Amino acid sequence: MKLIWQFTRKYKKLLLLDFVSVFGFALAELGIPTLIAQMIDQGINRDDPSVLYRFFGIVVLISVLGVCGTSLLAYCSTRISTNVTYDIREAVFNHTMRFSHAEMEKFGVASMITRTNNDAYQIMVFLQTILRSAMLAPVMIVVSLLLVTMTSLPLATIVFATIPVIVVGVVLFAKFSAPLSENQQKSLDAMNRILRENLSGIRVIRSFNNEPFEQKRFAKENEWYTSQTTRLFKMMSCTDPLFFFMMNLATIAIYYLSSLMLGRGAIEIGQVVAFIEYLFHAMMSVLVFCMVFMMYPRANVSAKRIEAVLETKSTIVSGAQRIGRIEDIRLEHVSFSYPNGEENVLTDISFEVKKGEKLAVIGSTGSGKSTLVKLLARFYDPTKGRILVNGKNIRDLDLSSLRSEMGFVSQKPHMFKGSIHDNIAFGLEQASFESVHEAATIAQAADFILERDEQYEEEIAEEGTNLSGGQKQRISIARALLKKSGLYIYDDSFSALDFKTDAKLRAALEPMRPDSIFIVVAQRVSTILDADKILVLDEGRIVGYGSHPDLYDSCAVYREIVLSQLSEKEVRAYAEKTDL
Ligand SMILES: Nc1ncnc2c1ncn2[C@@H]1O[C@H](COP(=O)(O)OP(=O)(O)OP(=O)(O)O)[C@@H](O)[C@H]1O
Repeated sequence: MKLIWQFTRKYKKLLLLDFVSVFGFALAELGIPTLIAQMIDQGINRDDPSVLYRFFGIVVLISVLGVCGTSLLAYCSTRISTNVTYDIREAVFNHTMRFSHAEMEKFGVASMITRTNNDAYQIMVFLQTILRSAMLAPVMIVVSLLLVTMTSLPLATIVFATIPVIVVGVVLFAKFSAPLSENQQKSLDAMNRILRENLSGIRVIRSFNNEPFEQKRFAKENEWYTSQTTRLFKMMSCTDPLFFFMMNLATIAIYYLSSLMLGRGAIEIGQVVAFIEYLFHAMMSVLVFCMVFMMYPRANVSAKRIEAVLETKSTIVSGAQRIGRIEDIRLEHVSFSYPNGEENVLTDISFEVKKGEKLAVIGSTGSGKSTLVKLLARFYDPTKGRILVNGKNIRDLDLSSLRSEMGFVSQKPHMFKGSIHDNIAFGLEQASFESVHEAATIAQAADFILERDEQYEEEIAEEGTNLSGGQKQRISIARALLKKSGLYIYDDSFSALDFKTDAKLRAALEPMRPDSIFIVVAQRVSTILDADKILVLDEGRIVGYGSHPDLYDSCAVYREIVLSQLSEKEVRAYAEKTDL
């Protein structure tokens, strides 16, 4: 609950107002029965209408105060709870944006969504109940019990005997319901995950006729969630009858005892009426208090889940040094293993690439090519060795300045909902139409964009479903080119292009070559033959590093890759054509 207080204390003035309005409400709710008791005993019983007139004005005044108190209470509690939930959501979102890939993978996307939406909502409901009712409850309980005791001590003992039974019932409920609430939230995470996987992978599921399996998988989780919720609701539904049973028992006992006392003249009828009112308020306040107690485990689970996110520090911490245009990258004995894996994915990698050079990275699938370029964008840090950019350790560099100096095209192009123009100018909202068109032209995307009805203003559907794989790749390449940075990293970004477009794209990039560093991860040999240096990876180790002719003669792995895609004749023809 530390989290709720941490976010709520910011609204001190509203909290104070909420507290003050509680007293206004309590005054009306408990003051009126006290005055009515007097009106009955001194006015009606003694046949004195002047008492009724006198008290009538006060009752009206207190009622008006009560209405003001209730309205103010509703206003303050709603403002505070909705603002706190807004703040929590914003804090979680902003904090998550700073997570490295390792933390993202630790929580998982589905769980992050549930935490930001559902858990924050649970906290809002809980806070609203606390501020609206639970702050009122202690005041009402204390004042009611005081009035009950002052009215009649023998009758008050009945009330004092009933309350502990209710409190014990609620404490037991809280104890048994906490694990159910936790299961509920976990199950919601799992359902979200399945839903997400199914919605984004619907084509694969359909093409493999796997709907029945997925339906079963979802139904199983749904059943588990429902069973936990049903158990929780069953427990909750037992508490109401228990409460009203205890309240009715107490009322009967009070009526019985008060009739004896009335007979003896030990109490007046007005006092009995007021006593029953006090009893009702005391019990209702105990019930509200208990309700908060019952909601506590669920809200506590949600608060802990949000705390876990907010307390997780990103393993990638930005350095302070800003960097200019990237002109040199050097890796020194870099090794890396993923946080969730024990084995090295990269081992002892060293190389250097400078402005004006094109470095190609090739190797079998799973050899660590993508991992290597992710280290350059500092999505992860090496577990051993260091990476130097312009001679400075990458860990000392300001992250946003580092990333703004590179154009990174990931293996899986990601499209955002919005126009083609917005997708290319992503992060550069002020980019002119001319610069966007120029980037699209180099990326060989302009032709297909101009053929569309609304050209650059054409809307891209969620996940880019209205674009082909090659079109998405070209838009991502244009997005990187628009940054006009010193370093371009293409992680297998030409794979969906046909040979002709691939060649045209490489030719269009050529004029930029003297001024930039190109790092190209590729599976297709023809894409990388013109690279200044080729890095051959095998099981995370460098097994070859040099130009195409050198490697073709000296590196067996490279030669094998080349000959798996080109005939010896084609290789010779290429060598003659390029004079290599
Ligand atoms: N996030 C991750 N967590 C744990 N292991 C990972 C993660 N990403 C990749 N790996 C593992 O690291 C190894 C290298 O993966 P990587 O994606 O770098 O290979 P790659 O050479 O780019 O493969 P491909 O050519 O198929 O894209 C693989 O064994 C892979 O299973």
